[in-house]
Parts: sequence; structure tokens; C-alpha cells
Amino acid sequence: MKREVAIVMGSISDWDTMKEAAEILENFGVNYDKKVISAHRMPKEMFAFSETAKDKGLKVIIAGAGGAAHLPGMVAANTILPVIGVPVKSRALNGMDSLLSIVQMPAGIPVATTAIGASGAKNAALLALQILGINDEEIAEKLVLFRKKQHDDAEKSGEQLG
Ligand SMILES: Nc1c(C(=O)O)ncn1[C@@H]1O[C@H](COP(=O)(O)O)[C@@H](O)[C@H]1O
Repeated sequence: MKREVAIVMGSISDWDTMKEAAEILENFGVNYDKKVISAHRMPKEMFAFSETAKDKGLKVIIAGAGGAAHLPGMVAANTILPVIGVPVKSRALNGMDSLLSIVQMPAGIPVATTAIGASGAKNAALLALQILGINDEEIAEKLVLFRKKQHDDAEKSGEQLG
């Protein structure tokens, strides 16, 4: 089955955050690859993955990392596929280090950076789906239903106020 999204992360310790992205893709019935490919600890594998990603049929890459989070930027440097970076909450600095490492890319090599942590991972998956939805009507329709449910749930929650 075709896999158009990859979720990569710097460490298995990031999975707790990145699994939120995986869950959303699964709910939308979208297959994905998932890998640990640290730019720091596995530089050769990181280069090989990024350089071959487009030819393998991937369309979007979600890259999560914490601390000195170079992985999203280094993946982006080696592919023209859109890269969505998720700053994983770090123990020492609560993810501010991750956020700034990912968001402050030099002009020319963009990384679409999300919020820190689980919310960011969820939004990364939704943004990936929105990118796929440009050319995939089935995904686009599921996104419309998702937004409607979100709206209806929010509206209903207000009823608790009486
Ligand atoms: N930021 C990076 C990169 C990278 O950017 O290549 N490789 C690992 N890491 C991060 O180190 C943190 C701690 O990793 P460990 O828990 O394995 O010590 C993780 O959040 C990971 O993303």
C-alpha cells in the first residue's frame, strides 16, 4: 500500500509525542512510515532517507526532535518535499530549545514548524493531510468532516455552561 507520509524522529523517546501524529493519520486511513533517524547519531541514514524520500513516493515528511533539534532542518536541506517540524518538549528547557532550533531556519530551506509537544504533533499530521488533500478528494472530504465534528463538539461543550 502506498505510503505518502513519513514520521521521523531523533530518538525513540520522542515517540510518546509523535504517536499523536501517527494516531491521526491512522484515523484518516493514511499509511505512513515511521523511523528513528537522528541527524546527530545516525547522520548517514538521515542523509540516505532524505535524499531518496521523493523517489520512494513520499509527499510530506513530519520530523520531530527535542533539544538541539537539527533533524527537521537537516532533512529539509536534503529534499524538496515539504518538511513539518515538531518541537518535542525537552526535559531541561521545556521544549523552548527544540522550538527555536526548528523554527529559526535560514531563508531558502523552510521547515513548517508546529507548537511544542503533543498539540504540535497532532497539527503536523493535520497539516500533512491538508497537503495531501490538495490532490486527494477522499482525504479532503474527511478533513471537512473532521472540522465539522470539531465545530459541533465545541458548540455542544458550551451547553454545559447552562
Ligand atoms: N534533536 C535530536 C537529534 C537530531 O536533531 O538529530 N537526535 C536526537 N535528538 C534529540 O535528543 C533528545 C533526547 O534523546 P534521548 O532520549 O535518546 O537521549 C530527543 O528529544 C531527540 O529528538
